[in-house]
Amino acid sequence: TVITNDSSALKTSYEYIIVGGGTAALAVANRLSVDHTVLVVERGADMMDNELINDPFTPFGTMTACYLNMNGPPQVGFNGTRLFTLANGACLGGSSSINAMMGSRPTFAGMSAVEALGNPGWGWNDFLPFMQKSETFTPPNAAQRADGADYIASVHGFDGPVGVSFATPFVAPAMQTAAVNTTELVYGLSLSPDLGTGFSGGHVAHYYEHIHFNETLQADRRSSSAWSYLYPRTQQRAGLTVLTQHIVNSVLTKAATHGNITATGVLVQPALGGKSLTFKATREVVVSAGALNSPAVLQRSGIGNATFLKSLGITPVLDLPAVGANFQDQILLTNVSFPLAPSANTTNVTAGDKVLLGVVVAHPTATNAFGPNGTDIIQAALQNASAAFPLSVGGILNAESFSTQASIMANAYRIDHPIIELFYTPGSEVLKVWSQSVLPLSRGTVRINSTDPLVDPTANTHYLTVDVDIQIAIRMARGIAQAALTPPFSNLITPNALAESGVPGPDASDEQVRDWVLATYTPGIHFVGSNSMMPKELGGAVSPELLLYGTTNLRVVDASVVPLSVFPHTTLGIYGVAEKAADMILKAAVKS
Ligand SMILES: Cc1cc2nc3c(=O)[nH]c(=O)nc-3n(C[C@H](O)[C@H](O)[C@H](O)COP(=O)(O)OP(=O)(O)OC[C@H]3O[C@@H](n4cnc5c(N)ncnc54)[C@H](O)[C@@H]3O)c2cc1C
Repeated sequence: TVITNDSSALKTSYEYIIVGGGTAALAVANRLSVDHTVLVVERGADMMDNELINDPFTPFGTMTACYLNMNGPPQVGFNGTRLFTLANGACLGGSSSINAMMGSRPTFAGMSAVEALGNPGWGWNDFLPFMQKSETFTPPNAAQRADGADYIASVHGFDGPVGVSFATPFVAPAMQTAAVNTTELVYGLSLSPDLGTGFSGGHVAHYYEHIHFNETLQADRRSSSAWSYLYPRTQQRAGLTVLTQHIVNSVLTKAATHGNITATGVLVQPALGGKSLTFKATREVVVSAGALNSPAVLQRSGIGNATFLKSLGITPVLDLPAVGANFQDQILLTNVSFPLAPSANTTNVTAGDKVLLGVVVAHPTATNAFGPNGTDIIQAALQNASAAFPLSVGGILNAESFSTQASIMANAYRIDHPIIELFYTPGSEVLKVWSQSVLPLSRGTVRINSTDPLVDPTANTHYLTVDVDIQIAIRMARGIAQAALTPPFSNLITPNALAESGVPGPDASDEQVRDWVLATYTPGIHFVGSNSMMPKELGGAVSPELLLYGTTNLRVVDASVVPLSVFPHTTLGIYGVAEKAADMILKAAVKS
């Protein structure tokens, strides 16, 4: 494999060109380059030896040159608006090089929902083998098992590139046991031996992470996409060239038959300055710049809402309004720390210097969260949700798309889809209990503001703009409060911890909890949907083969194609998407 930021010695033509060198991109590149020539163009740098990236105990918030914060537009808040920056990774490995490494998978109910939306071949049974193909799972060792970790071998992969394991040491084991026991009481859940089986059914589990054990260093290391699919000696490919620090301005296209277009290459701009250059693709172009940036690349290429493109002076080559619509993100309630009770100040309860997020995770269903009529309550809320706002801002292209998505989500909850996630993180002097929404119905847009590829697009999530999302967020906050008050976990924090944290207590009204939610929520950073895989009539941008509608050879393969936010955390699911995409691309190559 050639990895370089110098374009001068490169060929000008490749069979496949991949836009972006992130999570999905490097997985696709790895598989295609076994038998084909592939060029990956990544705007960020190669940060292979950066220990802030590679050390798994420095996740989430670790500032390196790979950590890119985009300014987001104002979002709904308490008595006004809130401003957020939207984080994403910008070096080889993309967001997998900076994420928190929490390794969750979608569920059977979630993938059934994706399939029901009009995507044959994307149900759980079809999808699981691709998640397994990407993975080398390391079973818990004897000490980790004694502390509660477990697994079910039949759902895992054992010879794929991505390392998935429980961290060593098994951080704060006594806190983990207390968290499991408390969560069982709060939500009526039971401990699942493995959170990746596809069945939620309401479970609490010890979290595994994207971590592998490095034999040479005798230490755990982050399994970023780059350290999984690109750098290891076993993954070297003579056909693969990776050009870093170069930004893809646009995909070059020409007219094809039946009004379609064909991608012929890419127009690239050196990030460090210099003349633009072009590369030719003889088979396909795969856009994999992530949910925040793939729509931007396409829009600069003249692919998107034609009226909007003309308003920026861009000549449309394909009128596809779904590019940049149906954009979604979950929300997080993370502004919560509970001071440690003095008696609990032991290394079995605290993290010491091992910072790791979310070591215990709970996925209650609607029934667990809202009581015996939970699924009916949520179904009614979803059915009554108004499409007016998402329609008016362009987040949804037609009312039928909104009602179809809402009713498919209701059905997923009726099976057993998790409605929220609650997770526990030990600090050195505090314990954190955070919560995350899973399947939001609010919809937003990603739109460029300029034809300059150095100007970030406006990614507007429109968080919490549909009422059902607020109702679920209120329940998230109440779950955090209950956890803080329920033994044995409550015994680990000070008696006044809940009051001091600012989280509304059990006596607070729904109005008060809502106000707190609006004042404190933050982005979930699991952006999906901005080039959704759905039928075109429902506002879809790509087909189940991930081909952009109206094109003969232009695919999108990254988080932007995921049409519903069914991955509680995105990465392991995205590897499954990438593996499935590579399989489809290679099959198409054999036919052609
Ligand atoms: C801070 C943070 C914490 C997270 N925590 C978790 C977690 O704990 N667990 C989990 O499962 N998920 C987590 N996620 C989410 C997960 O990492 C992402 O959803 C996933 O990695 C996205 O993969 P992707 O392939 O769609 O895009 P990315 O991995 O973001 O890749 C896109 C790549 O394209 C490049 N690019 C963009 N535009 C251009 C252009 N014009 N030209 C060339 N290159 C371009 C970018 O630099 C980037 O490298 C987190 C994300 C963040 C940001």
